[in-house]
Amino acid sequence: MQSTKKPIILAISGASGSGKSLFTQNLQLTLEKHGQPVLVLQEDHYYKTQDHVPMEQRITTNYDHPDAFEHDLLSQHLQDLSNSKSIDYPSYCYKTHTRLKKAQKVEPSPIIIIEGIMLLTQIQLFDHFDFKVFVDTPLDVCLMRRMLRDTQERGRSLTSVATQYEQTVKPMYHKFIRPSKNFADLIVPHGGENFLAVDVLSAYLFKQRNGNTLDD
Ligand SMILES: Nc1ncnc2c1ncn2[C@@H]1O[C@H](COP(=O)(O)OP(=O)(O)O)[C@@H](O)[C@H]1O
Ligand SMILES: O=c1ccn([C@@H]2O[C@H](COP(=O)(O)O)[C@@H](O)[C@H]2O)c(=O)[nH]1
Repeated sequence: MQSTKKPIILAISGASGSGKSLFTQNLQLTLEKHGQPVLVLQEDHYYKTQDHVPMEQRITTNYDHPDAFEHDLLSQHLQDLSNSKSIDYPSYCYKTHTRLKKAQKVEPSPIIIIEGIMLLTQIQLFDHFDFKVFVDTPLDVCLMRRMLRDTQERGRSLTSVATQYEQTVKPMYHKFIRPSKNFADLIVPHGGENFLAVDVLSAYLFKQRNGNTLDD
């Protein structure tokens, strides 16, 4: 039988390369190991479609500005999931800088984790969030991780990573993302492999959801 309880929604934010995705993955694995289903969503899937924009122009878009995202759609989807409705979850391609044609039908879950760079800059989304986390990793470490990841997985050259970093990623981090740390309920240092933070947060979420502790 489907639960009628509202899902717990956790937002995880921080700089690009701070380890949000890895931290989220580790949290999900820990909870699922204890039989607790978790749905993970990525704010990146809500980047606006750029089908109508020529490729030469897409590479100059500022992807580190809140306006690059369709936050209204994300808000609607969080509302729908809270009301036990499924959503058509968009997909995004970092290589072509636009949404894929096909959305994926996603069902609600008792715990939902959404991760992304701009989540804590969007005050209108806060009503959806039960808990807000900021992954706080030094920017030089974030840049190194991003260099490796974007050249290996996102089809970028070292030059394009460096140029984008100087032109938008770093200035927008200081303008939007860093100040949004003030809205966090919990700040997690070091990033994806902070297993103490993973254990503490998964135990908290499990107890909130089930009323008993992980070891009961
Ligand atoms: N604590 C860590 N130690 C080593 N590598 C890490 C750590 N956290 C993340 N990474 C790696 O750095 C890259 C960026 O991490 P990711 O979780 O994708 O960051 P974000 O989602 O914040 O952009 C990935 O390749 C990931 O595997
Ligand atoms: O088409 C795109 C869309 C996004 N980006 C960059 O991605 C990061 C956000 O993703 P993380 O997984 O948090 O790193 C953002 O900083 C954008 O600059 C892109 O380069 N191209």
